[in-house]
Amino acid sequence: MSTVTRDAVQMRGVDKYFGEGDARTHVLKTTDFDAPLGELVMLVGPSGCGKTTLLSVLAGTLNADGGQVSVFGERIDQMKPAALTRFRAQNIGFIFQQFNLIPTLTAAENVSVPLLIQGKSNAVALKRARDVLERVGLGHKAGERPSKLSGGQQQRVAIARALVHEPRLLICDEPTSALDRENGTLVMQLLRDVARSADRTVIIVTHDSRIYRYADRMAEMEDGRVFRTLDSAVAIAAEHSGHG
Ligand SMILES: Nc1ncnc2c1ncn2[C@@H]1O[C@H](COP(=O)(O)OP(=O)(O)OP(=O)(O)O)[C@@H](O)[C@H]1O
Repeated sequence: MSTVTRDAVQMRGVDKYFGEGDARTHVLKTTDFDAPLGELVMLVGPSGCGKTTLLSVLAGTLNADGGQVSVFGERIDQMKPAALTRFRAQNIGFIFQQFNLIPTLTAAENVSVPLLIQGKSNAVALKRARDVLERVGLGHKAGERPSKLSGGQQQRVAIARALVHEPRLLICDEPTSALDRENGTLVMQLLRDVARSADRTVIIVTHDSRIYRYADRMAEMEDGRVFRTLDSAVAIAAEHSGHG
């Protein structure tokens, strides 16, 4: 059996600018970034260094101004908008700090949205949504609206929504920073289980050092560039605490 890890995401020499004229800023500075299949990769670095911008470029929601962006072997930087939208809907799930649930819909209805977008019938979408809510421990809350749920429960609904169409790449921007320790742990255990599937990858931007230990790999970013990648959270923790 091959032991070669295949990359789910490969960015090469990516540049991104914002603004025009004197206000033009170089936010991603010819950076590389890789995320292998079957791993949970954390992207860390100081505020404003470009982490969210990098996530947006690899999710195809922002265009790069130069360089190459491959997701599952497809050059998304070369895709036409309609093809990119289809690719994203099929392959990528998103989780944000603010759960972005629709307040007037029940948990199950929220979770079913990606399937409805894919053209599935209401009945099929709701059945699958309930199954995934069961998996995240919220089967008993399927009929509740978000306002009746705690922050941790809302984030688990958001995770169920991000997983319901079985995307191979899960992109998370600060998924635990609005949660207490217990709910943060539940959410990270779920995300780690997703990343353990051989054909999936989870990428998390975070400032939350409580969750570093869940990473298989840490990419460190500063001033628009990923400057190194360590292949275990333990290594980075040891380095930062000054112990070997
Ligand atoms: N749409 C935009 N227009 C102009 N500048 C932007 C835009 N989005 C981000 N920036 C700037 O690009 C830089 C990088 O922002 P980005 O949000 O990617 O950083 P970050 O590392 O995610 O920060 P944080 O950790 O605070 O979320 C910042 O200086 C920000 O002000």
